Amino acid sequence: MAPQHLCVTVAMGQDVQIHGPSDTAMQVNGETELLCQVFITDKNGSERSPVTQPFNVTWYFKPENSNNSRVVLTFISDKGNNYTVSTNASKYQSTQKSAVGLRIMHGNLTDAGLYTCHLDAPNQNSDGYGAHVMVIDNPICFNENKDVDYRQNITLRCSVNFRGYQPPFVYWRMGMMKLNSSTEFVNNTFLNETLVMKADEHMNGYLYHCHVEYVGLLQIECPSYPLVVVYKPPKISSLVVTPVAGRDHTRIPLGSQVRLQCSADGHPYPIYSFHFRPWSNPSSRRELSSHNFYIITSFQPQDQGTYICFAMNEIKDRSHYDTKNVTLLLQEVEYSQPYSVGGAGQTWDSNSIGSEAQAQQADSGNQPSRPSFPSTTGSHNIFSPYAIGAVISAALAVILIIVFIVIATRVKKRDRKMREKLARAHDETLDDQEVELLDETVQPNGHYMPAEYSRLKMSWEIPRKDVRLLEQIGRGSFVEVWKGRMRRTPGTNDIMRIIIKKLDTEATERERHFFTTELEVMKMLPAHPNIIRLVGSYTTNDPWLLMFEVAQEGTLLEFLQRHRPGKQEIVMGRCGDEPVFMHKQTLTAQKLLCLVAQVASGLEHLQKFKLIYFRLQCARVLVAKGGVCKLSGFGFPQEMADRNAYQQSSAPVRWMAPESLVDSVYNVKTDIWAFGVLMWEVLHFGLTPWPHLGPQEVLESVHTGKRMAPPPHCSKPIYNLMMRCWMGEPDDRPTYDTVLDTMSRLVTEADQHVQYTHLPAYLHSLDGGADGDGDEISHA
Ligand SMILES: Nc1ncnc2c1ncn2[C@@H]1O[C@H](COP(=O)(O)OP(=O)(O)OP(=O)(O)O)[C@@H](O)[C@H]1O
Repeated sequence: MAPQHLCVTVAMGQDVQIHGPSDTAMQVNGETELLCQVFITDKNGSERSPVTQPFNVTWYFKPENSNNSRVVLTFISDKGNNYTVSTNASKYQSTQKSAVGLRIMHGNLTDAGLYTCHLDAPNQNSDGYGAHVMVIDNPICFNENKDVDYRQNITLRCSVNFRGYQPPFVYWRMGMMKLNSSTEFVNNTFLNETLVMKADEHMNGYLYHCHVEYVGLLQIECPSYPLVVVYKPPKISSLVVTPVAGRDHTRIPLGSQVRLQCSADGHPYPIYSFHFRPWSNPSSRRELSSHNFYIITSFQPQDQGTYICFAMNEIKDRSHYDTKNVTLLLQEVEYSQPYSVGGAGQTWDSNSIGSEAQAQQADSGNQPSRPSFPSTTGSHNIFSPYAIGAVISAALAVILIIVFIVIATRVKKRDRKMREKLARAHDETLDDQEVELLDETVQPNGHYMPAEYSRLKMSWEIPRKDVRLLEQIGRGSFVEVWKGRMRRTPGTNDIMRIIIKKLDTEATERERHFFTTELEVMKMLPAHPNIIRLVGSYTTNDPWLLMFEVAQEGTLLEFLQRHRPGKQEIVMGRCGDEPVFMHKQTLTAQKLLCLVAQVASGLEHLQKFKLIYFRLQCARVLVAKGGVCKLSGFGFPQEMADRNAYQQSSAPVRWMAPESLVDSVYNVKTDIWAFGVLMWEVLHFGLTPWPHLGPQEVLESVHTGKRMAPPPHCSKPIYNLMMRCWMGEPDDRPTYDTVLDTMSRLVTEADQHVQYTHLPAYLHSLDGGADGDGDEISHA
């Protein structure tokens, strides 16, 4: 039954009138409000308020499936200025005078039903008109199949307990897309919404949401936990040979460089390897590379043969393979059958590895027949001795010419190869050969001026002989990080210390792309004291290098952990067996807040160029001499989203905003969220955020609106700033302007805002480097 409710005028032609309430809905433990508008009409029939005559309004409630009504609130107004309310105040409240409202609190399923307001004024009263209140309990959502195999069914269920004269509208969605699910009414107060999907590897890590709605009145969502994991054995989608030699790309000119690139999909990500079966001995096989590509620098006769790409992954302790092969032959050789890229494409599991022999046979069946030689048998002709002499002379002349051409070509080729080899050897061994150019005893002059090459705008590209790698200090996902030296000005011995990021020579195309994008972004970004400075690059030959200013203190995380309270001495090194200590400088409250403010200042600079951070956290911020924070590793949002997707396995859940977790959104507002977490980390001297929870629990907590508790040693304004950064609605998070304003106020009164006397005990007990050993805080 649809309620009669809107704009119902009672006591027509009289002074005091009332408009009835509208249907509404609420969640269990929530609240809702029903309004009856009381007004008077003037002679022209226009509505006016406030009401200047005495009147009473009584609210009645008839629970769902019951015939009995009871009074829940009475509102008595004298001449419109004074009124009294009688009700059960913990459950119901009245709202304003002219809109006589009923607020229902602490929502419960038993609150569902029909609510009616009755007007009682001199000479007039109404029978009352009502509206329905519908109530929904928190829906329960779950993924029945935590991990499934590709193409198996995934079942997501959502159970909704409701009361009301009509059921809510329920569906499953992924992002903004509504999905086809089925609704089953268990009875008229309970329903199940079930979504069944064929598992696809692209579903990995996605959260689906069950959407429960009374249209226009109330919407509730619940996410499908645990996250979907879809296993898929590897499937090689392409094996590309470059350069393509003519129409038949398996014929390779002698001496050319050949690159074989293999791509496969599957989950977990496949591990690749390249194998080789020589043309001269097809029954032998050797592994060439454990990457998804292989490069032949100069194709030679012995390189002829079949190249096989293997992609392998392991699913629940079983190994799965796929293979694809291509046969490469020298262009000069003529064969009776054409070659083609072998599309074996079988998926083998570990138990069927024996079938590899068959595959080899199948492949060799696919191989071209060997070149045929002229028959030694045949008919014999008789020539005159003159003719024979002439033929022999001519043949000798031709042979001499051929020998001359061959020798000349070989000498030329040898010279060219020697030059290439020398050039390569020069780059490879440079670090050993150039010692005297960049002498250890030459001291850097200490100023971080840009290298003269870039300052003179000659180029960012630095000659390789002017750069020296000294010691590897770290690793990124596809780079090695080295300490090194570089000649500041061409042709001089003015040397500066630098940090060099060296791209892995076997980096994939995508990783090279990420590397060059980092270079391009750094080149175009104007200098800022809180952004790490690029000093040069080398991308002429492999391995490519990026050169940066040195952040002597390492990462912000290391810096904070070194300066944890209570730790008075740190080991600087060893003298024989004896450790050498250095007295530790304590970080003051002001210094702590300054570190946070510097990060905000660097972020603000990035924002001006529409750049965002790649996984902002203390472990990714660098600290230079004097405790100056330096940001590195940022880029354009799309690029960062791609990189996050590429390095998904290491997603920093503890620093991620809900929209990054659910919809892979990365923007300024998600950086602000991470900044709030970084602020928490700094104020806890590098403690892992959400220390008591595992990553999955963090994810659930963030989704259900939970946030980290106020730190006992920090003031309310500090916690308020963090909490604002963690607002669920991205637009409610502060801008960098606001953050910087707040930070500058906090820094000037730092001692009032961070009180070391109230530091939680576990921060003291972290002394000694072993993170939280034996205390109640768990560390990820
Ligand atoms: N300029 C620098 N000064 C001092 N140390 C540095 C510098 N740059 C990098 N490092 C060190 O090298 C480590 C790895 O560098 P970085 O995190 O920048 O690599 P990355 O390629 O961005 O890593 P990933 O692939 O994980 O994103 C850092 O954690 C830090 O310890």
